[in-house]
Amino acid sequence: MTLENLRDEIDQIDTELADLFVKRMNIAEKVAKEKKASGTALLNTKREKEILTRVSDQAGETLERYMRILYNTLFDVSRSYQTRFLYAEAPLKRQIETAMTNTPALFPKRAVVACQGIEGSYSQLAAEKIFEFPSVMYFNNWDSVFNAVNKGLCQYGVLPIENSSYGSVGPVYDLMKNHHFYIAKALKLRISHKLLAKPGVEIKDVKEIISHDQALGQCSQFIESLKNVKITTCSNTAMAAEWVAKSGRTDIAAISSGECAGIYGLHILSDDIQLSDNNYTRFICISKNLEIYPGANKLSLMLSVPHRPSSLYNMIAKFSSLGLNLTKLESRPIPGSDFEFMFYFDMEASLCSPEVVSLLCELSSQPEVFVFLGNYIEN
Ligand SMILES: O=C(O)C(=O)C[C@]1(C(=O)O)C=C[C@@H](O)C=C1
Repeated sequence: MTLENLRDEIDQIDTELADLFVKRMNIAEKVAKEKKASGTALLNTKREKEILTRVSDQAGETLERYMRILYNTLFDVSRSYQTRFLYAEAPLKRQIETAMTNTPALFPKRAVVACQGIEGSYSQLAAEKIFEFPSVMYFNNWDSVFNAVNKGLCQYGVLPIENSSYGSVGPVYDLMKNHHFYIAKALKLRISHKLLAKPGVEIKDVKEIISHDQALGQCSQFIESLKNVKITTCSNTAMAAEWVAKSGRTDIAAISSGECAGIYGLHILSDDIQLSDNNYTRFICISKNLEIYPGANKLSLMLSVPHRPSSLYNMIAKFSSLGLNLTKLESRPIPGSDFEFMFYFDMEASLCSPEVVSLLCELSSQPEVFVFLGNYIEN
């Protein structure tokens, strides 16, 4: 048989398969309508297992594995189509439409903004780039920033979520699942760390360095180059600078921003001490209500997937089918679970596309955790 003959055969089979697929989907539609009328759940794992066992037996030992992959995808496609007939309109659709209508055309210039730390913190610097005239309220920890926004004490909150050389800010991701919030804007800020000490102190005098975990990680090579230096962590780089200023000690230095040198009367012992010149931190600006400004082109989701083969792959395939570019996928363990994970997706997408809205509505109707975090502009 020539390649051409073989391809002819494949074409014939595909024609039959496509017809059968359309037939199967039409029946799935009728099943969905029945289920809607009788109030039955969409997912029926018992039935799916029965089908999987039958068709994989039919496929035989060599092809069993491939048949399972095909059928798991088929169930996913089937359930995804069925959701159209089960739910008249997902509440998320209305929420998105309302937010798009009610959000003003321009992002506010002034606002009361919650930041972790004290004056000179990187979150404050980010808030000053996001808003022209922010009134910053400082909080001891990130949890309080989420709470301040949720309780309406502050209109917005600014939080770091990832650094280009040291990776995600894990604790912020973990807090996301405990709070109700939306992302209204995001910012990529270049971070240049300095080693700050009291005037008169020289680098050879420094026996202890204090800073935040993330900043210490971003400056690990510089720290290693100083021999016999004790490392102390604290909850914020600006707090570290203040601590050094108030300590009265001449053998301690803080890793912090250049702004903190001016604010706390310290001098710069060493500049640009981070691992790379291209050191950027991404900050999110959170709000209590969903705000979608014109031009929003980044979308964030938090979701869990069923603990079975291919489920993450199937989720990614849904985004890929719409041609959406994933810019970040973060996974964090769900405490108390048997190695189950919460997934955080960032992608380039706009809610002006009806296909994107429809996919989000479909995902929001499924039994797993699904949280739409926002559609926003990242500067
Ligand atoms: O049989 C059903 O209950 C269906 O809804 C059909 C179907 C399928 O595509 O085969 C789809 C979803 C269910 O989880 C199980 C099976």
